[in-house]
Amino acid sequence: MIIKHSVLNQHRRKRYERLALLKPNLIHLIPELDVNLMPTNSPGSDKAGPLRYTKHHVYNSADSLGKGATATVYLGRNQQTGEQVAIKAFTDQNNRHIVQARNREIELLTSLSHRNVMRILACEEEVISHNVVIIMPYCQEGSVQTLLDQPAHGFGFKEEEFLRFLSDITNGLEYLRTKGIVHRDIKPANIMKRIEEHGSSVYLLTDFGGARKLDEDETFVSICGTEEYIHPHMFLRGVLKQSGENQFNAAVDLWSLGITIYQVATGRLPFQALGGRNDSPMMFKIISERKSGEISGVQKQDGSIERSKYMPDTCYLSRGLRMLLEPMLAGIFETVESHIWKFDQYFQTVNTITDMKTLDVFYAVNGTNIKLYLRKTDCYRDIQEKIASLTDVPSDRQIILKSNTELRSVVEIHEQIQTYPKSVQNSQLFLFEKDNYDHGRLAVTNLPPFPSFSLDSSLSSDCFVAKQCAALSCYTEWKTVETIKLQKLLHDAKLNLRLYVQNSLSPLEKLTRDHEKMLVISKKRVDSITVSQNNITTFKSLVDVLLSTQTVKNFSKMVDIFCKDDGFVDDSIRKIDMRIEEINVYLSVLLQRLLEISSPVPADHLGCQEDDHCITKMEHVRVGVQTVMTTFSKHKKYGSLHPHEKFIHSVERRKMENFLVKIDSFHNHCTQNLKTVHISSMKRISMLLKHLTRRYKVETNMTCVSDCLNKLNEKLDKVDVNYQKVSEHFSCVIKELLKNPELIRKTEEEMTKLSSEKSSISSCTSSTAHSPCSSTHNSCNSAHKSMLIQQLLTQVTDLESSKSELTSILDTNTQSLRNLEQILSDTEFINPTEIQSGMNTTRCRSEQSDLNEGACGYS
Ligand SMILES: Nc1ncnc2c1ncn2[C@@H]1O[C@H](COP(=O)(O)OP(=O)(O)OP(=O)(O)O)[C@@H](O)[C@H]1O
Repeated sequence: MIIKHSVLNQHRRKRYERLALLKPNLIHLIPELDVNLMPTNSPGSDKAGPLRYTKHHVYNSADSLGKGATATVYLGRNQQTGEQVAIKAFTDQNNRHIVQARNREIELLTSLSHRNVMRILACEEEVISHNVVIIMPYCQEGSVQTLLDQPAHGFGFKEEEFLRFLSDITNGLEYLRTKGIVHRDIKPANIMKRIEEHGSSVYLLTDFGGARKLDEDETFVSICGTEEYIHPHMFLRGVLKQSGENQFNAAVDLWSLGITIYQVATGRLPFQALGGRNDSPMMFKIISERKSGEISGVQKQDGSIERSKYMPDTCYLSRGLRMLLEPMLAGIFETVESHIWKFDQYFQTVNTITDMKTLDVFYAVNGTNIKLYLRKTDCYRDIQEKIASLTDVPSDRQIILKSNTELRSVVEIHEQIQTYPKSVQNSQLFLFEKDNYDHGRLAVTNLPPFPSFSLDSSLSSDCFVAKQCAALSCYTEWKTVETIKLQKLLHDAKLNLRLYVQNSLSPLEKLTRDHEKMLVISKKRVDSITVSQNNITTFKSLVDVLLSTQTVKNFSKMVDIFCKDDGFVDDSIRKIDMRIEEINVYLSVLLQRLLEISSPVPADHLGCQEDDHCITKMEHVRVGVQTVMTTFSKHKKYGSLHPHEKFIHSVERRKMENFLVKIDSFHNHCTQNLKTVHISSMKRISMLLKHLTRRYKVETNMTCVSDCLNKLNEKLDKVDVNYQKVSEHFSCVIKELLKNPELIRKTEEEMTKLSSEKSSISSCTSSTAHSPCSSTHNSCNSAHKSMLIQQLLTQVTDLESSKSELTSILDTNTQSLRNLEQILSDTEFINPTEIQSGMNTTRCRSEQSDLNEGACGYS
């Protein structure tokens, strides 16, 4: 019988719908007695009611979209276009207050036009009753209260949706302020969600029945609003009927909005008495005895009131956003009159929040993915400070990676976030702490336990418990998805860090090669200087004997300076050699270790895998819970159950209990996997961080090598300068020698004598080996001098050639150095000065001394 009826209804529905679409202007001709006709899309009703008409619209009285204190809103259609509309019909058109409210609402809505304020399409009379109805655009998603009643929003809105809500509703309210209108009944039930033509959603303020024109400083006396949302002063007079403040102003809207924002953010009211509306005195105590900074107060089972300055962890909003909302709510709920936020401050804050840029930063140590809220004009330093405020990692110890590259190498240090490339703005960042090898502790938020059904529970309490379970299973499902994401982020963090460390070694290897080349060049310079020094010393000893002029004296002095050896050069070369050798060993060991770290992770450390189908399983069970919830809602509506339905009810209860066990176990399984992945990843991450410290040490050593090489070359440059001076003096001495005809003549004579007295010179020479040659002393002396002159002339030639050789070596050196400079400037990652400046800021004191000890030892 029931089946036949519903089939009949379906036929009628179809007929109605076809007619509505093809001949919408004829719909009003359908006799009102045809009570079983109803449009499709009926929200929730399976019974048809009588059709009602206005001049241009029609609706079925069974198609209620929602019911308020003064009116019921129906889903209707435009008779001409077939377009869906919401029709607000007032319950009692003879009630003076209701009529007043209706007229006020019509008057106000007609004067308003804003994207976030409900529009009025028409105001028409019903054909038979002549009741005035308001025609508004139909909001498919219903009110925010309807959304909050859905299990998916049991713990509030998700972040993106919440921000859209916050922005829209604030824009709407800002518009009302400019029009000098106070709404007086802001609450989730009076905020509608509508899907626009292009698919985006928009939130609108509706129900202007209590609204009135009022400037911010103006006051009113009538009590208006809904118990949970009204300002404490109004509560005292309106609910508790006690004397108190009897003048209210536009600020009452801000209080109601604060309550609404908290509820949309968390899924629950901020101030709650155990007995709800039945315990108004307790409710008043909770809202009126709050302290500055407190944003919630909830009465517990034992009667105590738990107050808090923070939003609960169990909500979908990130900590970064909550940290921005908490002071705002504290400002709205402030107790010190002069500190209570005004509209302007609120509007400005919300506009700032909704205009912010966000960056996701994963911190492997505690396994959290932090959402940073930053102003568009913020730059790298602000990112660092924000991270420091949300973690325990100070700015100077942060390594922020974008994939496997440091963020600071991708963006300019003073660049504003709004100009960052899209690839950076939307990318996932990874945070590590320099020199911290702690394996850390995973931050796991404990989920609230599932409520259980009591043995002697009623249909309504079962329905209530089922709703809570459904909300919690949605939240647990979301948490599970997040848990699996965190496992992936841990793997990514490890991989990115390894590649980063690995990549950071390449420039060091290259720099070592460059150092080696520089050292070879320096050694060549030293060799040629040594040759010059030897030659010049011999020359000096010769001219010292031949001449004792001022020129020779000056020359000798310069030669002493040029040849002075304080051991610096040899010492430097030895130490640089040693250090480069050490660096080479260190680098090869590091590379070897990195290779070991890149070995595959054991299968049991991989975490949840796609073929485990964790999310699908969870989703399946969550849908099961929701189905039971729907059944229990129906049972609650029935009031009492038929024995057969009672059996179904108890079966469903058991089913629900099984589902909850499964949800718990699926979630625990994924959390356990996360713990395993965290432990294994942190082992590798801390090893990589150790390697990174070692790499910094190598870098420090390299800086020392660079320093040493620079100092060595500076020293060699000085020697070169001295050599230039020696050369000048040397030229003067030669000139003096050549200009001295007496000396040349004597030399020639001596040379002639020398050839004629060859034998006597030989004997003289041989006798000098035994005793001083007194008889032939003069001739011997002149022969000796001529020999010296001959040697000297050879020396001069030698010196000239060694000088030119040295000059050519110097030229080569200069060229090589130029090449080297070129190479360094072409090197993307590193140059010695950068390394040094980088190291100076990051090294800690103890290490610095440690490194200096191990380094070249030059200061
Ligand atoms: N344009 C619309 N589209 C869809 N549903 C609507 C629309 N307007 C109102 N509703 C639904 O109807 C319900 C009642 O509407 P409204 O708040 O305007 O009535 P009311 O009697 O003035 O309420 P109150 O008790 O707050 O005074 C809303 O909570 C909402 O669920």
